[in-house]
Amino acid sequence: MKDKSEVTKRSKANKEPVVKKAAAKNVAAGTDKKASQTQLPALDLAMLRDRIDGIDRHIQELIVERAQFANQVGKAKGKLAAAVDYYRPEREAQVLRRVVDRNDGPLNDDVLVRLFREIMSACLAQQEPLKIGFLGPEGTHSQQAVFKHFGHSIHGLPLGSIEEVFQEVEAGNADFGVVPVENSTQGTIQSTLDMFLTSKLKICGEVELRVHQHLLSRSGRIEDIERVYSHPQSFAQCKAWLRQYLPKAEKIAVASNAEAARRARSSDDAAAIAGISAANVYGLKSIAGPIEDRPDNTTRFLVIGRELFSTSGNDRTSLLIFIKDQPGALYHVLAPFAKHGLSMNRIESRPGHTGLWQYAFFIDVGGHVQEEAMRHALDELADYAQQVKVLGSYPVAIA
Ligand SMILES: O=C(O)C(=O)C[C@]1(C(=O)O)C=C[C@@H](O)C=C1
Repeated sequence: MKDKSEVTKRSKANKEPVVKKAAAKNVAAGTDKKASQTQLPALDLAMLRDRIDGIDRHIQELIVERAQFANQVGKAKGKLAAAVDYYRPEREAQVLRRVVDRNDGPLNDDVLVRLFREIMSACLAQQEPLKIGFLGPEGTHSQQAVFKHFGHSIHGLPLGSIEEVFQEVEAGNADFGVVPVENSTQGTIQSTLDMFLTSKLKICGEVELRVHQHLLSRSGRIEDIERVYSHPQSFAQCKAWLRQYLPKAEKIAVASNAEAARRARSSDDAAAIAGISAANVYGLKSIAGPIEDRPDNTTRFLVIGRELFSTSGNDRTSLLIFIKDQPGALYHVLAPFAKHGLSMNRIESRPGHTGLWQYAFFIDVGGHVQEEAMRHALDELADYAQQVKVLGSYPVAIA
């Protein structure tokens, strides 16, 4: 978004003539100063609402027209088997980047991106809603990440574990899955990374979600709380807060924050740490929140699917590389990225499950496998790697 002070100045300048015109009308109609002061807000309100009604009509016409064009784009793609065949994440990313580039305020980038995401979600659902698997039950941060990335015109499939999300996408019961991969406070979610060691699925997108945790309970009174349920990651994100405010309460780890909320609703002395949406779903009150120790607490999720998509112009590639056991192998594997000007923003080693003390490296690099620089880098490192698996090339997360 551009300079905010400029935006404020401009939107003020836009409003002034409207007020002045209304005041001038009152004077022309012979109303005295006092009367015009009392009448002005009412007149103004009616006139402004009239403008808003006109704009709404216009927006609606344009959305309908857009939906008709999206339908035609769908037809131009030919007679395809399912909704997933019409989905183009690279095109969606380009549309959303343009929204951000055009934005001069007063609405924030993330607000405008959300609105346009919903429009595209609805346009795509004209074919048939996408089926998206996520770590359930309803009300998890994973579900929020699903909505952030795909909009609300989808069919969500809450599943019991990250493994199940992979399985359902592999089996074709879900078109895509959304799984957490790292948290800015707690680091990598290793169980997700390890799934890629054996899975054939591809990474088709990433979602960054600011995660706010709340302490939720049935009564809403902190003095009642003797037990707290949550996912181990959420406990870790709120460690200092819990030490300060609930040092004596028993901490019970469960499979998801929504499961924690489900358990907390059965007695007054239990609480859950979860997102505020779980409070609405499970009928709980927020005792305190946000309670995460770091205010920038963010979780990164991956979108997993069965195929790779084309370049969007600003992409990231995730690779899984098994290196040979020889001196300098890791150096030789990484050097081609630097040589071709590709920035590496993440490297993580995990036991490769190929032999004792054999490691696999998960590497994220800026760029797309369809781009020349990346192709050259991959060719050059192949001599020093036992195996290179392209997990996916996908648009960098937007707002
Ligand atoms: O451009 C396309 O390929 C479309 O199908 C249109 C559209 C859109 O609404 O803009 C809808 C769904 C796709 O995922 C991408 C974009």
